Amino acid sequence: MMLVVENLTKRYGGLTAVRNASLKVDEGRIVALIGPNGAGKTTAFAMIAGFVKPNEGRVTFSGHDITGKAPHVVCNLGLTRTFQIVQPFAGLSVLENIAVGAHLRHRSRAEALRIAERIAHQVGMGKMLETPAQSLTVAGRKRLELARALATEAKLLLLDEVMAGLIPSEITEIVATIRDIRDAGVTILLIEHVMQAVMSLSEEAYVLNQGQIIAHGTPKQLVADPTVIEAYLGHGAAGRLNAGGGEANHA
Ligand SMILES: Nc1ncnc2c1ncn2[C@@H]1O[C@H](COP(=O)(O)OP(=O)(O)OP(=O)(O)O)[C@@H](O)[C@H]1O
Repeated sequence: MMLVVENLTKRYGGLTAVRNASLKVDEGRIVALIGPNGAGKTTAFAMIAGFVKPNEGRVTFSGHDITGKAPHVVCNLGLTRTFQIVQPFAGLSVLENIAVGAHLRHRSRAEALRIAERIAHQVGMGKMLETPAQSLTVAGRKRLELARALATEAKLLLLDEVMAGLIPSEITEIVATIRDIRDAGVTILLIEHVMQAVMSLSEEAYVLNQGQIIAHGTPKQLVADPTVIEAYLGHGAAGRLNAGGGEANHA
């Protein structure tokens, strides 16, 4: 098992953002973490990647106990997260931004730039090497964020809503890119709101609701799970959907 998260808990004063959350990610998989707004997804990511210290629980990555370890230590071991709000270095080009990620493992600027160029091609930015980061569209920034994380030579990528704000054609493209990245040997755990993308991309998903993992299964199993439907749509929703669906639900 590449990533094992056991009983993670994070409290902010009286509010428990994440409670006793456990999940596992096997090497080579694409796993999603889904759930309604405020469910605790970003907090869970922050704890896994070392940005927030958990009050309780344990995170093991490739056999290393990384609980509470600093982000750069975790990143060095091969686990890198992206951020929901993308903030590239505005004064730098696409290539230079990606090279910043590559500098984690390569001191030589020439080497970092060489790796950055390869990764730019991998994420479909091969024609934008000299483009200033500040002039990128939302979709471009999302790709750049993906590239910067990849450039750290991550073995496990934690992607926080890389499809938010994209139009359907852009989503289709980034879904293909993420699949290519996985096929190239990178394991992926992603937070995603775009259900269509979760359905087509991930092989399994965990559902967080009010800080707790309430379900785990294939996306197909989860969208048919009354507990999950209720978490998204409110109490009684599963019953109402069933009543409205009539025979079709049982076909
Ligand atoms: N630094 C903080 N201090 C206090 N409360 C926080 C902090 N960070 C998160 N929270 C609270 O913890 C809960 C979980 O937030 P979190 O951002 O992890 O949810 P989320 O599932 O990522 O939501 P979204 O989909 O809206 O991004 C929310 O109630 C949020 O207000």
